[in-house]
Amino acid sequence: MSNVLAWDVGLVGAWFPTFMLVLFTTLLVLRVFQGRPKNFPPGMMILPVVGSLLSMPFGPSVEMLRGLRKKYGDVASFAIFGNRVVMVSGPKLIKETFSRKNTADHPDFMFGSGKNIILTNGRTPNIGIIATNGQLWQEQQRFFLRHLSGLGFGKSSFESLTTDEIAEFIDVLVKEGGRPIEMSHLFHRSVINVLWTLVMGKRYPYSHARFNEMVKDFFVPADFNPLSPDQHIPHIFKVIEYIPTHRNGLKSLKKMCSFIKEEIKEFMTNEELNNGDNFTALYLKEIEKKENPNFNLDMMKGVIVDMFMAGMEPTSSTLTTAMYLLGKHPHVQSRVHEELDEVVGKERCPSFYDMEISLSWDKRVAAAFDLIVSLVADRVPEATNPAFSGRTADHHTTEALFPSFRRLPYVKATIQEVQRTFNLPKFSLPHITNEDCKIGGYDIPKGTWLLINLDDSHKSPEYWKNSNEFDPQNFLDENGKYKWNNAFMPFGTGKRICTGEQVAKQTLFLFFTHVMQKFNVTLVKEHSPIDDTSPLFTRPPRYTASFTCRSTCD
Ligand code: HEM
Repeated sequence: MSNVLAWDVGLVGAWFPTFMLVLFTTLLVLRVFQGRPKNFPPGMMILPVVGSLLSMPFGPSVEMLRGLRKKYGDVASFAIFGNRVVMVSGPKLIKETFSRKNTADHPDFMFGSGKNIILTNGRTPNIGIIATNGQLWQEQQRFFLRHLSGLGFGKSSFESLTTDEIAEFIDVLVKEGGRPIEMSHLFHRSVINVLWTLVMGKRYPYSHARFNEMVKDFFVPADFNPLSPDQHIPHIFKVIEYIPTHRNGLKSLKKMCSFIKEEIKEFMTNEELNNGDNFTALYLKEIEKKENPNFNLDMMKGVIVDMFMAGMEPTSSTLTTAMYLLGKHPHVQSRVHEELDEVVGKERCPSFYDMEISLSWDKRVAAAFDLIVSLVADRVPEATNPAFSGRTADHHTTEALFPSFRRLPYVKATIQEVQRTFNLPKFSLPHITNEDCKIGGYDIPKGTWLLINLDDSHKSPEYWKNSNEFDPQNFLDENGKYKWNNAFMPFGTGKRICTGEQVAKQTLFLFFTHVMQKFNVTLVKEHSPIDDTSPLFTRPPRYTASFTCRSTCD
């Protein structure tokens, strides 16, 4: 017995100092011994080691973040272990802050760098667009924008591939004959097919087994919480798949990654697709040129996965929410029907033509001048093709250059009001400062996480006529004309604004107008309303609805 005890003591004696040393080094790496720096924004108590976790052991909830904004104003802070987080609120300060280079980086988080580790079997976390920064990010983002535009995006070919997909979708609704439809995944297949055609040059039939299997539990942003304390432990992503609480969320991520990997493998053996007019073929050609080693197969996989992850669910869930809100607000639905009947009529389908009006040349020149000035002043992303991307700091400029939806002001107001009400990315993706800087007069050290408070911009009565209701009047003036609101930023803002903004806007427009032109939507059963309890992203409502043909169905 005494021998066993002596052995135990010996073991503890050997391991304890090692354990303490490892713990101490980890905490040092975590920068946990720092409290609140001088002239740091006000906010929750920040203690060494734990940061603000004594008051929020599981990380901040939405209510806490809303409370912080109320109590401390436009710039408020807290910390998760040694990671200090600053939440920036107020449209003016948000736009000013996130148009700068020093706030344009993304930190490591699960569906950024974490999923890249899975995707490359541990080779690298820094691939794609979401999880890269600096030059690496810029090259990929530029390639993405340049080639999507080259593939006909914004031109009629994107329109025709989307309308073909919508036609198939509408067939499905017609065949249902007004029977209640479970809405959770209804738009997924069609939205994936639109993206897939751009990226891989092919679509899937609705009966494709592997495709349907992947769609069933597609990645949902709200399943991941980058503010959860465990995600702030360095190198956690290397072992995250072994942590039981993350297994479920990771399941969909892994499924999507392995589906895309398989597809790329198949693509590379298919000569017709390889020579086709699609994003993957263009990317492979860029790799073959061997001009830039940053264009390689890992990077290509990363960009493709990011496109799907960032693009599919937000677009599909916005459409799901649109149908729900119109079912709940029949007077809005009637007004949408009226405007479509009046402007588009029953004989033809809505098209990009209905998104645009011609603008006088003097206005275009003035808007182009604004754009150049803002580019020179480095207030906006180095847009390689601003004409395509419309990535300006000031949406008025974009609106003037590329006026959209003005033939259908009520429809435009309704789609934007859906996005405002749904409020999908409540705090955008987290950013991180890449040098010491100032925000709202406070000193922000390099390495501080930043949250963009879109939640406040979209919901505060300070910025909206009728902030608590679903009301398209929020985007209309007293004469019923469409009115841009500077607080509206569903795609984020500044340098890191959503790369797929234009794809998303046009996809939403076409799906929404085609379905509305042809159907009355009625809510049959509401299982759960819009759920905004997850800290960064909102979940769409769960419901069944019926689609009955209007006279324009045939
Ligand atoms: C309604 C639909 C969509 C919404 C609401 C949305 C919103 C957003 C937001 C808020 C961000 C983060 C911006 C930031 O970091 O500050 C983002 C990033 C991104 N989105 Fe979207 N998005 C949508 C559709 C799409 C589509 C269709 C695509 C692809 C075709 C796409 C691709 C991306 C990519 C690649 C990023 C990362 C950008 C970067 O890190 O620089 N998104 N999106």
